[in-house]
Amino acid sequence: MKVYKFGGASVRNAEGVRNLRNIIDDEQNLFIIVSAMGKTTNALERVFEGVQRGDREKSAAEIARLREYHAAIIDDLWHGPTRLERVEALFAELDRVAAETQYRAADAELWYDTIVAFGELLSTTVVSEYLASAGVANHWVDMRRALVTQQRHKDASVDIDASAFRLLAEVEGAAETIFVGQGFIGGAPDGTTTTLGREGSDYSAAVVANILGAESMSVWKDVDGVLNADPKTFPDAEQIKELNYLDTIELAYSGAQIIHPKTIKPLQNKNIPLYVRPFGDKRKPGTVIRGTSAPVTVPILILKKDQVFLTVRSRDFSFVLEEKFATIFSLLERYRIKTNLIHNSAVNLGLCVDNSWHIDEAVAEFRDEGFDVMKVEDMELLTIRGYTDELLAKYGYTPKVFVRQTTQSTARIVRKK
Ligand SMILES: Nc1ncnc2c1ncn2[C@@H]1O[C@H](COP(=O)(O)OP(=O)(O)O)[C@@H](O)[C@H]1O
Ligand SMILES: N[C@@H](CC(=O)OP(=O)(O)O)C(=O)O
Repeated sequence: MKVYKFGGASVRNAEGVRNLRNIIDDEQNLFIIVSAMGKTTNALERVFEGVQRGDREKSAAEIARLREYHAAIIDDLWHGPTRLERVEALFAELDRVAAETQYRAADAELWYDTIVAFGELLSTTVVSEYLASAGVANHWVDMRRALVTQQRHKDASVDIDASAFRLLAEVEGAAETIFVGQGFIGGAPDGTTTTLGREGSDYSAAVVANILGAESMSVWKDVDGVLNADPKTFPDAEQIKELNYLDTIELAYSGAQIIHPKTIKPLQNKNIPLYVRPFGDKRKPGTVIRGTSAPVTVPILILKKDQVFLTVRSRDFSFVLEEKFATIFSLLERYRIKTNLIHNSAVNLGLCVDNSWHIDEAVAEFRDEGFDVMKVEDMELLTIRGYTDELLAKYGYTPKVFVRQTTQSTARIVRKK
């Protein structure tokens, strides 16, 4: 079995779905993981925001746009006005969830998951039906039932042992040898829908590859492979032909958007190679990621956006690090705030963290606990692995730089956007 993952960009229009079919060609024994089409997840987040704020009109308008967007793709794929019953049913259910929810702030994450999961349910339904109509017999897998996750919403991890039986039963019980399942979503032990964190479809594919003992996993992207920087931010970026698991985890953890950080472990555990390949040209080799690789010889630049810089100071001037470290980090953990860089002095602890809905609540609690907190928004974290003096001079010393940390091999720069 091979696992193929198609991200939102690759199936953002009918041409992308036809291209997916061409990539599959006449392959058999394939598990295809598909993300929501184009920017659907962002739109569903806005549907959720409407529910959250009690603005039903906003939610309805967003759903209407999504309906049109999917309808246009379907009409294009089937060469004329076409209604797919299963797609209609999903939209009817989404309407119902968005309109009838007795929304409670305490359940924000649950409602978020319930709503945003529709993106992948829709995309896989369209892809599966299109493949069937194009002569590719396939089995649609409901990943809410196939993958058991933690009882945690919005950023759940998959329980691989608990999922294995279910996924294997689904695959072994099917007559078809091509499977189409949703990335990004799963089901909690209590039966509710969960999501695995934004851009989590790569991780879904890796879990499937692990459970099925796949010979390889390929993610089809809108770039030639892994480059030494995001070409959207650094136009001179060049392709890296091979990487090892360890370097890739470092890259992903530092914020390289090309691969979700949780993707590597399930692959590494079974030594499954990961290919990052361009969906625009199947013949190109892309980048291969596996246990060992030739060393990377170019510096790698990774920009993590949407960061907040918190400076936490103890009011009684006790050494923050030694006495208060545990309090600070358990509080951050409780609010599920992810820390990306720590900078400490005798009385201050500087924290570069991912922006989140809960920062202000955490800051309020820090203050209750006897800390002064300064919060600066619109920050970015630039990581340069294998930095040169020239790169450090270029990025490390501008007036917008708040913190600069260097080790022998890596520079990390917190700067204002
Ligand atoms: N180091 C990198 N190499 C290649 N692409 C990168 C890198 N860092 C960020 N990117 C960005 O990742 C994008 C592809 O990832 P993503 O959008 O998550 O794919 P998809 O959602 O289709 O799976 C590229 O368009 C590129 O802008
Ligand atoms: N659709 C989800 C999950 C995902 O992985 O998407 P993509 O493969 O397009 O990054 C998201 O946008 O976050």
